[in-house]
Amino acid sequence: MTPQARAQAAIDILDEVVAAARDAGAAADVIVQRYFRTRRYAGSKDRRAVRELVYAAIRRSGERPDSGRAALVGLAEEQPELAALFDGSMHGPPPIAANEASAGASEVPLWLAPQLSGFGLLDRAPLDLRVNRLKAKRADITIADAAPTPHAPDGLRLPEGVQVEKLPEWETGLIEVQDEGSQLVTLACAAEPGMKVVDFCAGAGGKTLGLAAQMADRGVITACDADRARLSRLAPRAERAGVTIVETRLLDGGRESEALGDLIGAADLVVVDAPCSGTGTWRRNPEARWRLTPDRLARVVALQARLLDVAAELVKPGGVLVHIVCSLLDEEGVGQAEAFLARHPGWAAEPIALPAGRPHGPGLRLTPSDDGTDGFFVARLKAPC
Ligand SMILES: C[S@@+](CC[C@H](N)C(=O)[O-])C[C@H]1O[C@@H](n2cnc3c(N)ncnc32)[C@H](O)[C@@H]1O
Repeated sequence: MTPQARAQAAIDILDEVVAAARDAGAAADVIVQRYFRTRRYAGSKDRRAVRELVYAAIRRSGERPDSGRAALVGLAEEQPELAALFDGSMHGPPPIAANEASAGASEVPLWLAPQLSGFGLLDRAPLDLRVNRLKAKRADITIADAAPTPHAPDGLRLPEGVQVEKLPEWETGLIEVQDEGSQLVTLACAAEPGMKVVDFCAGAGGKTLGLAAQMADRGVITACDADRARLSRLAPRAERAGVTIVETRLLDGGRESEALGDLIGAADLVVVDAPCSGTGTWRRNPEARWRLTPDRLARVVALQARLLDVAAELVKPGGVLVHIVCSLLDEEGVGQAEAFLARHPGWAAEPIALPAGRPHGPGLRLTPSDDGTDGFFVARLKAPC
């Protein structure tokens, strides 16, 4: 492909990414892969160059651009060598017109700038592993160039680009990919051997497996989710990790309590790693900034409040409900925890001791800028005895 054709390919892909962000379609990575699957003439250098252009344009614009071309024209305003490719040559983009619309540059969407600026949401996210305590100690793992994570006791940090799933340590369940922040909020749950734990929004089990390791695989974890496909990925992961205490339960979204009758008032610990805006993970998914709207945020905040209320029913007297979001928005974190406490007299927030993060209202917050982790809010809410 000529450099001009690569620029046009980036525009075509960005058009799809913009449309998918507007209509809740596929993730940018999926769109890029799909694009090249049907264009075998593109070699590996072409793919890399196009991908870099696509992601540079995505990272540059906090606001969703009007089109792929507007996104790339915006990038071209900062890169004269890219602007020079808009020369009208065959397979390349037509010249940039005087006063042509271009995407503006910003870290986050304007409507969220007051809350989200300055958290390092465009920094490079590291590749972190959690060593599975059930099978190994961190000091036993000798993966080339891996370094201990600064805060999480079982974490290892790898250089970018390592294909973890090809490592023998992954195949034998000694390690799992998990951001250091995710490891730390799992530690904040303080699960102990023998406990009865409900992981209410377990997904594919990232935190479930961390909880099982804390519990030395003793006790029971009921891992729930309303997404069958995600939940079905948990069992093979648990098997690889040597975890035997997890039972999965598929919930009916909107009627979650129907499948949980036997657990009412029975759990020592209920973890709600709630569906959220994901603003704390924007380093990893920069195009997610184009997906969030005030409406979507309001809907997810209402869902979180409802799930916390349903989950609270499962906590035994004196037990603990842990609210986690990978978001830096107060509506989802501190506001959600405070609203829960206001709705549930007798419940109280417990202090959280972690080697990173700062107290934030009734909970604790981790940020990319201060902690080098994804952004998280976590609160421990103790039921009355
Ligand atoms: C932040 S993710 C959980 C990630 C997971 N705990 C982990 O550590 O990998 C939120 C999860 O909530 C689930 N969810 C959404 N609505 C739900 C509902 N009504 N009941 C239970 N889970 C729900 C989603 O399917 C998603 O897996």
